[in-house]
Amino acid sequence: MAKVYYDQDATLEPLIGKTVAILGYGSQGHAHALNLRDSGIKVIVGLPENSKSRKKATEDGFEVYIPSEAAKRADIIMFLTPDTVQPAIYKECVEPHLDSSKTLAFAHGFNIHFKQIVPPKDVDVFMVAPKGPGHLVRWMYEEGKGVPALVAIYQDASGTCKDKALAYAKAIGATRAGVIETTFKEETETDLFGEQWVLCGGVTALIKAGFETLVEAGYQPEVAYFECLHELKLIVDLIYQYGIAGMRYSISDTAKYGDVTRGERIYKMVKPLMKEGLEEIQKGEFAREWVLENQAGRPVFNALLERDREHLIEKVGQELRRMMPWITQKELK
Ligand SMILES: NC(=O)C1=CN([C@@H]2O[C@H](COP(=O)(O)OP(=O)(O)OC[C@H]3O[C@@H](n4cnc5c(N)ncnc54)[C@H](OP(=O)(O)O)[C@@H]3O)[C@@H](O)[C@H]2O)C=CC1
Ligand SMILES: CC(=O)[C@](C)(O)C(=O)O
Repeated sequence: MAKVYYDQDATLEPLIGKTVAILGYGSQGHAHALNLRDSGIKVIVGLPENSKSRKKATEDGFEVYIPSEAAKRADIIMFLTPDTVQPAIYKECVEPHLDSSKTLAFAHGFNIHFKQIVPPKDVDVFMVAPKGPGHLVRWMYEEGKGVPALVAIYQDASGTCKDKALAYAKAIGATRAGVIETTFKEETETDLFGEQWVLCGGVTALIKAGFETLVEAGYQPEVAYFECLHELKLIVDLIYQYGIAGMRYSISDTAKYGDVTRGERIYKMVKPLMKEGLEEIQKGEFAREWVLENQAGRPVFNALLERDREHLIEKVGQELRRMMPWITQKELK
C-alpha cells in the first residue's frame, strides 16, 4: 500500500516567512489562497490587469499583482491558471525571475509531464494536486476537514522540496484527509484518464444516454431526470461512504440483480474503450489534440459545451432544482 502522509507527518515550517504567489484565482486558486492564508502563510495573487477574477481576489483581501510582479516577489510560485495558458505565463512572466531561490508548484502535471514547461535544473519543482474540485477544497477546509491530494517532486535542487510540498499540502488542508506521493507522469495520466472516462466524461455520458433513452421511449422527462441524474447522487453518496458492497447492501435485491447483470454488459463494452483512451493519453495524442484545439481557438470545445448547455436535461433539471432549493447549498463563485 502507498505511504499516506497526514497532518502529523508535515509541518508548515518550510513555508513560514516565505511568500507564495498564487497565479490564477479560480476554482483551485481561490481555495488555495484562502486556505494558505488561514494557515498563516503569506499569499499574494498574480492575475492580468484585465482578469475577471481580480475583483474577487481583491475583495477577499489579497494583494493582487500582474503575474510577472507576483513571480518576482514570491518564493514559491503556484500555477493555478488554466493548463493551456501556463506555458505562455511561464515564458513571459515567470522564467525571467527564476533563480535557485525560487520554487515552482503545480496542481496538475500536464505541462511539466508533456514538456510544455521545462524549468532550469537549479529550481525546485513540486506538485500538490487536490483530488477534488477547488470549491470543495475551500468548503472542506472551512469545516475543519480536507480534500486528499497527490504530491510529486519533479526537481529537488535544494534538498528541501518534499518538505515544502508537504507543508503546502498541510496548509491547504490536504494532509487532514491524506496525501500520497506520486510522480508527475502518474498524476497526469491518471487524472486525465479519470476525468475523461469515469468522473466527468464517463458519468455525463451515462446520464445523457439514460435520460435520452427514456425520453425517446415516451417517458416523462421529469421522471427520466429523477431516475438518471437526481438519484445518481444518492447512489454515489452510498458508494462514497460504504463502498460498492455497502451501496448494494442498501438497494433492493431487484436493483442488485440488474446492477450485476446489466452493469456487466456496460463494463464489457466500455473497458476496451477505456484502454484505448488511456493509450491516447500515454502516447501524448490527447495532449497534442488539446494544445492544438486551444491554438485554433477552441472550436470543438465551445461547440460541444454549447450543445450540452441546450440539452433537455439541463432545462428539466433547472426547473426541478428550483423546487428543491436545499439542493444548491452554496453558490459556485
Ligand atoms: N478545477 C479543479 O477542481 C482542479 C484543477 N486542477 C488544476 O488547477 C489548475 C487551475 O485550474 P482551475 O482552478 O480549474 O482554473 P479556473 O479556470 O477555475 O481558473 C483559472 C484562473 O486563472 C486566471 N487566469 C487566466 N489567464 C491567466 C493569466 N494569463 N495569468 C494569471 N491568471 C490567469 C483566471 O482569471 P479570469 O477570471 O480572468 O479568467 C482564473 O482566475 C489547473 O492546472 C488544473 O488542471 C487540479 C485539480 C482540480
Ligand atoms: C476536480 C478534478 O480533479 C478534475 C476533474 O480533474 C479537474 O477539474 O481537473
